[in-house]
Amino acid sequence: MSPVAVTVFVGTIVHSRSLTELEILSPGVLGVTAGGKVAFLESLSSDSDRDASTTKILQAHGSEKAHVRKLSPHTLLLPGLIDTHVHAPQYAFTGTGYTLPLLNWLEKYTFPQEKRFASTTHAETLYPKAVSRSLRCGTTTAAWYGTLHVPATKILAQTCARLGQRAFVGKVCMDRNGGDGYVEENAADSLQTTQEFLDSFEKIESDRVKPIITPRFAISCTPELLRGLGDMAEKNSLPIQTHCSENAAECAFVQELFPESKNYVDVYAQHNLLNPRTILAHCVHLSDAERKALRKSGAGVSHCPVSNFGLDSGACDVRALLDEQCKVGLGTDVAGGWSMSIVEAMRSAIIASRVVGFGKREVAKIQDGHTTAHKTLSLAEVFYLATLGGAELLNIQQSTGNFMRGKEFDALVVDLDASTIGQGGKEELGTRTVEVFDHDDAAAMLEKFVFVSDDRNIREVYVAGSKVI
Ligand SMILES: Nc1nc2[nH]cnc2c(=O)[nH]1
Ligand SMILES: [Zn+2]
Repeated sequence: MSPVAVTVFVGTIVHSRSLTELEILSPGVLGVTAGGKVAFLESLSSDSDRDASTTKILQAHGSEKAHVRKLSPHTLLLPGLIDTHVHAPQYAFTGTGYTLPLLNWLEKYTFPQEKRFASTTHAETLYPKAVSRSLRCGTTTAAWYGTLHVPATKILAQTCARLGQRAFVGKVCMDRNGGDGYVEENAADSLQTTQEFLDSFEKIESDRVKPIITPRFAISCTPELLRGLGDMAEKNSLPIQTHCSENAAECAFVQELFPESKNYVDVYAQHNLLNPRTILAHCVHLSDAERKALRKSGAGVSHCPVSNFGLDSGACDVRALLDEQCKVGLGTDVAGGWSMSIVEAMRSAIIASRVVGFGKREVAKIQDGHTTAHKTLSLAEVFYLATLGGAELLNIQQSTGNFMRGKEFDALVVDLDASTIGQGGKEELGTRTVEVFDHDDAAAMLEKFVFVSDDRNIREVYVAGSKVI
């Protein structure tokens, strides 16, 4: 017998059971316990008497007293979205600076903006805006980068706890190549402040907000710092996030700085930073050998397609990563990416995959006079990357990522009817206005959600059963 539900949603419910299994229950019945967990998920046959069948399901689960929420025909109940790579301090300059490639962009825009977080007042003003926007876009879990500053990054963690987002929060570590003075004194200093940051989590009042070890990337860390952070992560069983193989000039500089490493991925392996708890953002320019090493280590990739377009970094071959059985999730990478929305990352992941396909077709034509099909990412696959794939990358798939019984209820109620958007139901048409017609089935509504919707369509957001939007 499953636990008793106190709230039950009846309507179109969509979630991923795996990379290849998208489950659409149309209609389905989902029960949520008083503790905010999924009590049960069942499908109703579409031709049965919906009320009578729902009553039977409630009886079977001892949940007759539950409050029943009937969702309208143009509404979807979806798992919360997972942003596996995002920079909170960069929210302030989102949408600017896309004429420069990565290393110049870091020096000109990013480091000067991040330096401002020496002021806790600045953090207190900006971080609630960034986290609220992320939640508003349906992100129920985020892996955040802060800055070098411990007090400001503590404010970021407290903000996530206060606003109810499930989060990993990292104090960024850098002891070289920080441009105009945006570095820590040395490796020992960076390690000490990281330990201080870890200790501060005892005071965070949410067991859903956790610290994550965050060397910015190989260029900004000396071998001593990388090794020290790897050992600290191992000793405390902590996750690790960093950047890898995003841009060609970056890759060349890494090779110069670490001539004894076989490749970029190997730099992290050699410093005890490559294991099943590691999230490598981007991985656009990996070799086959690097993909194999990644898979063997159990580390995974945060695919950030919007950022890869924004900073002209390249198109990541996600199919090759999936074929190699690497873990993959999606990231917004604000402000390399211009949007806090993982929905935007989903549609861009499809476009990036098509771009990879165009390149392969050209090469195939030149080589042997005919085209070979590149299997571009499907809608079901990007939906998985945005939800369960992200949860697996962050190793929280036991708690979230889909609606399997016993998981925490992290969810979105998405209304795709344009006429309900705006003040008092007054239609507010924009370029991203969705319209649902009689011929649209649940699969079509999901496709419209991914390609046409925006955050105005996300009406309710739940984390562990609590409504946060
Ligand atoms: N996109 C992106 N790449 C990086 N590589 C090192 N730091 C950064 C950053 O802040 N953003
Ligand atoms: Zn990044």
